[in-house]
Amino acid sequence: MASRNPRVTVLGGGSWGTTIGSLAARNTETVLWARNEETVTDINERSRNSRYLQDIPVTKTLRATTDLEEAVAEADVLVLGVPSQHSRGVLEQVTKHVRPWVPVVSLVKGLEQGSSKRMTAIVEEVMPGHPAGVLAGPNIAREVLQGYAAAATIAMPEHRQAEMLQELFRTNLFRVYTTTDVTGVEYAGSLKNVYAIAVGVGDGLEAGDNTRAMVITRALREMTRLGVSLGGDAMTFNGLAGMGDLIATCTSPFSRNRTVGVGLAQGKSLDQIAAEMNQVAEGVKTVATVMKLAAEQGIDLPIAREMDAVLNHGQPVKETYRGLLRQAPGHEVHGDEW
Ligand SMILES: NC(=O)c1ccc[n+]([C@@H]2O[C@H](COP(=O)([O-])OP(=O)(O)OC[C@H]3O[C@@H](n4cnc5c(N)ncnc54)[C@H](O)[C@@H]3O)[C@@H](O)[C@H]2O)c1
Ligand SMILES: O=P(O)(O)OC[C@H](O)CO
Repeated sequence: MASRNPRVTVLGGGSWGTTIGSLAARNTETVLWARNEETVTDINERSRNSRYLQDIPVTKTLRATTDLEEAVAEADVLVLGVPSQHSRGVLEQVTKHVRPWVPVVSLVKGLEQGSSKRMTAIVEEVMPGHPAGVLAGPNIAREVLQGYAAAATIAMPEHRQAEMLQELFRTNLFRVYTTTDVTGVEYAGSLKNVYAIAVGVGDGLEAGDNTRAMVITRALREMTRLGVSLGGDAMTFNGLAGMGDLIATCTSPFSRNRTVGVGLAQGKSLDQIAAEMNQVAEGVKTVATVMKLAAEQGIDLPIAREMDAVLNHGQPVKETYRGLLRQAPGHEVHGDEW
């Protein structure tokens, strides 16, 4: 890393890219690349991103630009904050302008459709030689930006690098822990969105608090079984990126994924929900990929399967919990049942 203060460049001017940019700008020089001119002007002239974060102020020193080359050419750290289905395209645009040793930290909680790849695997493909990691945890953007205490974990293949990057993002109210389990953190962050939709469906059907707790707990078991079989560490799923984020996303009224589930239970179509929200809910596209990965691993994921049936195969939402309740429960820890 450079001897001067490292420059962080965040790619993506949505709610989370802006929030992480605002945190990093408190610690070091930070530039945010957004493709939307109005967002750039809003950040530079008003220290706001009103489109995504209403009137919550961002750090005054955060600078934004629409010029991708200018944003990345001097970067010491690159942060990937665009939705999963657009990440490869953005990385392909930036790779030739970035210095070869620059680490890439993904904020993305989704998997690429088709390839089923995690974002760090895409970084390794498109930007070979760049160290690739991920920052994830229970982080509803607007709460973090408003200054409510929160925590996340940063995973890099080398622990020393995770420790160096930790310092760029942490504040006294945003606690950043470190790990080397990149695989586990990425799968945990992506999988929890699918289960937040399931919990939203339950909440939308007014299934009650016990049902919500049951689904969250059994969801954690499903996430762990798949994530461990794909190479993640079981303990990661009990941590901030797993259980922590599952709780936040499944219970927050601000979660887009939970909102999708509630909307479906209220009889809305996916198109209607997406139009009302105007933001990405990664779980909608992740569910089919998760089913594919589970099939390849020979693992049954009953809750995810019900969500896939609703989202991709026209199953009426009211059948969801009926379908699950028809299954007999097995061993709580070792069983494959939900
Ligand atoms: N919002 C949160 O609370 C939060 C917290 C943690 C992680 N995340 C994750 O961060 C990622 C980004 O989510 P977000 O909440 O910022 O999304 P968002 O919907 O608020 O914003 C997405 C941003 O990406 C931009 N974008 C989309 N396609 C693009 C492209 N092809 N080129 C350039 N820019 C493009 C959009 O213009 C927008 O600025 C997601 O994977 C999400 O799961 C979000
Ligand atoms: O709004 P969601 O559902 O995309 O969730 C946002 C964050 O991932 C919560 O940690």
